[in-house]
Amino acid sequence: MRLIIRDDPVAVGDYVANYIAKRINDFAPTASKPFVLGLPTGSSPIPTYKALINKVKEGSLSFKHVITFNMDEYVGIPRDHPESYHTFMFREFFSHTDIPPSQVNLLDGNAEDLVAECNAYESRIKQCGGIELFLGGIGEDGHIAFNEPGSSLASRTRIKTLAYDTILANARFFNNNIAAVPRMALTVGVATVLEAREVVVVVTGQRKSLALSKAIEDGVNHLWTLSALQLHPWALIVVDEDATAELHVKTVKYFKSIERVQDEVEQRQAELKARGRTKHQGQVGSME
Ligand SMILES: N[C@@H]1[C@@H](O)[C@H](O)[C@@H](COP(=O)(O)O)O[C@@H]1O
Repeated sequence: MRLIIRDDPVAVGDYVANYIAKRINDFAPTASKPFVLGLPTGSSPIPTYKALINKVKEGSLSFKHVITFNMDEYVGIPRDHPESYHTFMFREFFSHTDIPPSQVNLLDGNAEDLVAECNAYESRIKQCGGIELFLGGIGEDGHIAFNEPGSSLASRTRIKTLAYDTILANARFFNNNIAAVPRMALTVGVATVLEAREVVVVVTGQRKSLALSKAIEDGVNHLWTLSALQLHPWALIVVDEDATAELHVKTVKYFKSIERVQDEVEQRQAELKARGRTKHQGQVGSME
């Protein structure tokens, strides 16, 4: 796992957007070889989405051959509700890019048969060849997607009852009316996320700092589902300084020091690749 620390949420968004843009451009997607991208909602990815939109507008990035799968969706609010994740994604991201709407996949929280909807979502991901890069955010209780504390680390896409903490945290999007926040959601599972070839998670703000320390400094634990990322061979967490508040000083120093070395190694790998000597793409020198 790599941990990248930037000053603030905007710098985190820029880093993650550059990272994703490079991955998509290096992949050189086509209609027959699309790039499959997993995406989150929430306030944390908004600076990333803004930076990605800018790249599309300036012509250095295209989503024409990208297929997306969102992590989760509320159950029981209309698709066009201002706080549905469907509305959020089109308002904050898709409508400002060149992605064909037919390549956008979101769970349908109003499906008649919710179990069938979840199973079909997993099948669609497989049909598309699996997710190349899953971008995620976390809740204050360390949940990834809507995999609340106690979720099975082997879970797949399913219906989930939201934790009270999550309902409280999300009430801000529903005029602070707790009763208006949906009680259930459809979400990809922890195993669905872990199956992506690469996972990148954005964590910003001091209120996420306990979850971050539990996820990276303690063991793998279903009470902090982000910690399952420790089992992933290619995981990257990008955080701001505020989110590091609960980390040990030596943890912060360690990750900052390996980022410097990593940069040097990556530059050398790029030079070798340019000379046709290697096809290596992994995180050399990281904690993978
Ligand atoms: N289901 C979503 C998560 O996928 C998201 O990571 C979390 C954090 O939201 P924010 O970034 O607004 O703190 O919100 C919800 O719970």
